[in-house]
Amino acid sequence: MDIVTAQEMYEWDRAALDAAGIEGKMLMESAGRAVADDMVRHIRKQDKVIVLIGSGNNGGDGFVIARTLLNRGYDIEAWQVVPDEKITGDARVHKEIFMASGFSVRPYSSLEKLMQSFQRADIIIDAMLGIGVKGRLRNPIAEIVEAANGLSVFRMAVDLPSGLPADEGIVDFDAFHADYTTVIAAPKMSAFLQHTRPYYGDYRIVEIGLPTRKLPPVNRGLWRKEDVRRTLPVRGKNSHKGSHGKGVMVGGSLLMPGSIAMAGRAALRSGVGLLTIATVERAISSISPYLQEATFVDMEEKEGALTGQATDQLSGYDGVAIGMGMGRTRGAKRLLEAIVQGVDAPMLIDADGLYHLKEILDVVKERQSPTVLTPHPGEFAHLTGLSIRDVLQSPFSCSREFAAKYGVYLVLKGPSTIITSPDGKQRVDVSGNAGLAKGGSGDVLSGILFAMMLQTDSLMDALGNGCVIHGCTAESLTEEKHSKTDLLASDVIEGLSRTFRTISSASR
Ligand SMILES: NC(=O)C1=CN([C@@H]2O[C@H](COP(=O)(O)OP(=O)(O)OC[C@H]3O[C@@H](n4cnc5c(N)ncnc54)[C@H](OP(=O)(O)O)[C@@H]3O)[C@@H](O)[C@H]2O)[C@@H](O)CC1
Ligand SMILES: [K+]
Repeated sequence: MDIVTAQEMYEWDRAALDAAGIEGKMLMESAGRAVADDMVRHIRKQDKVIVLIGSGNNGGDGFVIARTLLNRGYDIEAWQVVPDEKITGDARVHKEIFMASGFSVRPYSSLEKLMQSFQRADIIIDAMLGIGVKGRLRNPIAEIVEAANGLSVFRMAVDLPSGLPADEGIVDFDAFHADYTTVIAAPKMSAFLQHTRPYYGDYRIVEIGLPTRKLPPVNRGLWRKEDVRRTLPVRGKNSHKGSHGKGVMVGGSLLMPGSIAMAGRAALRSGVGLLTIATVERAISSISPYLQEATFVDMEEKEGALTGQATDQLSGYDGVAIGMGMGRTRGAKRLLEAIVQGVDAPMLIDADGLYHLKEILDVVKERQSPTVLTPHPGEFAHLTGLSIRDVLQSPFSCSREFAAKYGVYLVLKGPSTIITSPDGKQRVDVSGNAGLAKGGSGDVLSGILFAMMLQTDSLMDALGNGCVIHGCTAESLTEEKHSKTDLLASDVIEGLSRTFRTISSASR
């Protein structure tokens, strides 16, 4: 499922006409009907519904939706919130069909008049503005949105809430605050940003008859359970432990043994063939009870933390994961640098590893094997020198620029996790819930991702699958036996069994 910018959506619109001969008014009919079909799931026959119609094509959709619902016997009042001369093109065609069908539209004259209708309404459908919004809302839409947001009605939006930008990077806006949005054809970028996501409420995407094979490709998409089912590697009948990857995890320290223990256990539960933990000798006895299946390498230590420059003990592995619980000492940084430079294998860097990485990004850039970085926004801000605010406002472009500049795969974690390849492909995972907003979740995710990297040919598939498996495990645990409050990262590790058993027959 592609995720689009406003511009990409307009290009699709054009391709529908140029490549397949689908005219705008046909597309509008089909979009409006698809939205109406979706919205009726939330509308009862006794509900009083107001449809607010604006000047552009979003308003045109509004005329189709209002007509469709009126034809089906719903109690609809259609309000045109702009002067009649503003209704042009395809929207004009659909206004005429609406009128010729025997329906009438109420012209907006003052907020007081509209408020009288609002007071009697159960549901407001916002078809005032879609992806064509420019700048802050102007009146009368601004005052209508403010009034609607203050009412205790069910607010539904067509395509996206009026006033909300479709793209990232825009913070200066007011918008309709929807409880539910029916998104047309493809989710817009703003459905995945912390500052704009809440305006959508719940949302669903409807198909409107665009010619999918003729649309210009978009390098950005949602990665979901069905994608995991499609791409999770089959465990061959004749496979042996060497077929599922031989990985080494470097990290842990005397006072922080838990992170690497959790990451290691998550990797084992995610099917890695052979796992070695490289850590300080004095931490091994506390880590090993959780990782009976792993082997251990004791590394040079200084005051309980990893140090030195030894990389020879780490050769011969199919992959390296480094950083969890390794601490922020100078010694740990030296070791990280030596490994990033000297170990030629796919490498995942997380947690304290990311902290140290800022000063050696040029070394990362020179690596021949793939490098995966898994920061949360705070760690990413530290790495890039941007503010967390900048990162959250424009995570797609910040990720893409960074991944291209340093040749890395980036997993920018959050409620919408954005995975970016060095060549700019992006996948978004929205699975999981607030139960994961706790210490240890990142370690568990790293363990799963690492195991997936070692078992999957395509690194992008591995990273997408790892994120979805992690998030879906938290979802099923909070549905069945935990609350979001008590869920622990270690519960997620044990919950992986069920996820692997149910997500795909390939992994059983
Ligand atoms: N494949 C597709 O693309 C399909 C798209 N479809 C639908 O079309 C929608 C996009 O339609 P669109 O391009 O006409 O833009 P839209 O959001 O209706 O707004 C334009 C109007 O808004 C006005 N306006 C702008 N800023 C404003 C502000 N700050 N405050 C107040 N007013 C403001 C501006 O007025 P003006 O500046 O000209 O006075 C202009 O008239 C899309 O979201 C989807 O619903 C489907 O029908 C079928 C397939
Ligand atoms: K809208």
